[in-house]
Amino acid sequence: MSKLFRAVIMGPPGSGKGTISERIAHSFGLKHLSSGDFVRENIAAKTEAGVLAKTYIKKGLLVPDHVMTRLLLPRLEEMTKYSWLLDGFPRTLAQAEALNSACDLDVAINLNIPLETLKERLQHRWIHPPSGRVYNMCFNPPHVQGKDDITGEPLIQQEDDRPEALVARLRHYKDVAKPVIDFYKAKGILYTFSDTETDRIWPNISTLLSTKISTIQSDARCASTH
Ligand SMILES: Nc1nc2c(ncn2[C@@H]2O[C@H](COP(=O)(O)OP(=O)(O)OP(=O)(O)O)[C@@H](O)[C@H]2O)c(=O)[nH]1
Ligand SMILES: Nc1ccn([C@@H]2O[C@H](COP(=O)(O)OP(=O)(O)O)[C@@H](O)[C@H]2O)c(=O)n1
Repeated sequence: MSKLFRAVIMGPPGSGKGTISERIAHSFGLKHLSSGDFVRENIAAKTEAGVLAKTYIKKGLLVPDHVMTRLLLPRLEEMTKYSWLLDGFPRTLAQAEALNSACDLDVAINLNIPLETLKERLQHRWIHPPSGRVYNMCFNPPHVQGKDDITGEPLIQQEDDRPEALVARLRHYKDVAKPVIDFYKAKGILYTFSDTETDRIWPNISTLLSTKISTIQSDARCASTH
């Protein structure tokens, strides 16, 4: 059985993690696991973790590590047979260490996008909560304004995308992201991409993953022939 490929994608709110994760999942057949969607599912289901998480999100804060880890790790247990890309987790060093104890990663993708670009993007972001589909009035608008392309259901703007919540989130993100970036740099699996446009970043990420995934598959083939 060929070795599975596991990656995480990191970046500040609005950096394009979800957008690029969808392209990676589609191009490379990886399962896209969105920690933000897991959080929203728990909030909608009013689980104990969801109710707790909601109090932090309303203030534009990160959910405590033990809540996020308790929410995420059982979901990863269900994915042991799949190659996957994890989006939005880890966001802190404690989360990175918890993930590291649960599984090995092949690549950590880090998106480095300027603050003004993030603000601009999130002001125009609309989402369809039931599916998690993401739109942007400037980048990928829905066919009908305010309506999801697939279901026709209404689109919303997320509370924590409001400029006043965003400033708090961006400041907090910078403080907690650096140790995570250093953690993966020390493991030799960090790859950082800096630009203002996803369409310019995407070809570089695609080339990296093509190289990494084919290397893993050829190693697995070699191993299976010895
Ligand atoms: N103008 C523009 N918008 C983009 C680009 N890439 C993504 N977007 C939009 O910017 C917004 C943020 O992109 P997401 O993929 O949701 O970013 P994210 O990192 O997942 O955001 P969080 O879930 O908040 O962490 C969305 O509305 C995207 O449609 C781009 O290159 N240019
Ligand atoms: N590791 C994580 C992931 C999400 N979250 C929370 O869940 C919310 C939604 O996650 P998301 O990935 O869709 O949103 P962004 O913070 O990326 O914009 C975040 O704003 C955080 O409040 C968290 O606290 N810790």
